[in-house]
Amino acid sequence: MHAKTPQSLTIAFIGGGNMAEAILGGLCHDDQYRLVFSEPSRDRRDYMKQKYPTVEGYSNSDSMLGEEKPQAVVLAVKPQIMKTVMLDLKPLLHQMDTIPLLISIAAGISTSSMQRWLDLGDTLPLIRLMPNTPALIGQGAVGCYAVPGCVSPDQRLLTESLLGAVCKHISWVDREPLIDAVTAVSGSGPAYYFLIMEAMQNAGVEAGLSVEDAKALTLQTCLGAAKMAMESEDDLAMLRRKVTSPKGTTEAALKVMEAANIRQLMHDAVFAADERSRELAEEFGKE
Ligand SMILES: NC(=O)C1=CN([C@@H]2O[C@H](COP(=O)(O)OP(=O)(O)OC[C@H]3O[C@@H](n4cnc5c(N)ncnc54)[C@H](OP(=O)(O)O)[C@@H]3O)[C@@H](O)[C@H]2O)C=CC1
Ligand SMILES: O=C(O)[C@@H]1CCC=N1
Repeated sequence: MHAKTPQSLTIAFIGGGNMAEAILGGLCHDDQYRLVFSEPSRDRRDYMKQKYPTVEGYSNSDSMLGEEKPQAVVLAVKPQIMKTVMLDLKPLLHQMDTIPLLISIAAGISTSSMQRWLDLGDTLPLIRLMPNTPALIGQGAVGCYAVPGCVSPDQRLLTESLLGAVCKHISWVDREPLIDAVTAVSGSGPAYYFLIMEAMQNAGVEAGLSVEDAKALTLQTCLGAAKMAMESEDDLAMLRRKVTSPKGTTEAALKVMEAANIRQLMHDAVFAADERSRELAEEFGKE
């Protein structure tokens, strides 16, 4: 059982999958939070309870209506089942004296769909977040959107405090469609870099390096470049120019990338993710 402090805040997670684990894992050592989650898979519940002994696993109704009512509920299920989960939660929320802050991390699903499914009026305190998997190691980046006029300053602070445990960067956006752009850049973004690093590692091996060396050189280069870009006063274009000696090796490589129109490729990839996020809203947010 969790060693509750007098000022404990109860945070309920609906869904105990990858992203819920990332956030729970970052928060579980902070005893200002009592953390509960609901999750249909017994194996997953057992895994979570074993790995995070202070976290309590319940059914949806026990998470919401237990003795300690949650101050915030993190909705961490797939977009495909968000409507079903909302309709499950609706009667529970309607029984509560105070509606907790609802925080959805589902890609695509709009706040208006959630408001419609829950039927609790248009003052529902609702935040959409788009984190990313580096949150699992405390290195996440996250975009947040709060429904205007419905989320108190304290609820924003609570959200930032929860995210601060797992994310290094938090951006608030003031228009909901921008969450689709956040999804396309940083939500899906880790996968773009994993693909690039995989290709770079393979090319290094083809050029004669051992797998271990190619991997270590690739990963440290990616990490070093990102850290340098964060710490430097130079912008990205200047940092690139500083690596690129006239008629040198970098110039030869960059010419190949520009000839393959890598800028257009990245543009198209990000816009495909942005569009897919909006399609998810259409596919799973209707009715
Ligand atoms: N993965 C990523 O990089 C990111 C994901 N997201 C968003 O986060 C959300 C969760 O993604 P992710 O963690 O990867 O997905 P997971 O599938 O790992 O987690 C979702 C969990 O919810 C459980 N679940 C299913 N139905 C219910 C229910 N009725 N009540 C409670 N729990 C339920 C699932 O159980 P079971 O498997 O048994 O069905 C599963 O364990 C998605 O909406 C996604 O768009 C956001 C940012 C990044
Ligand atoms: O691929 C997806 O749909 C989710 C949202 C962002 C990252 N993973």
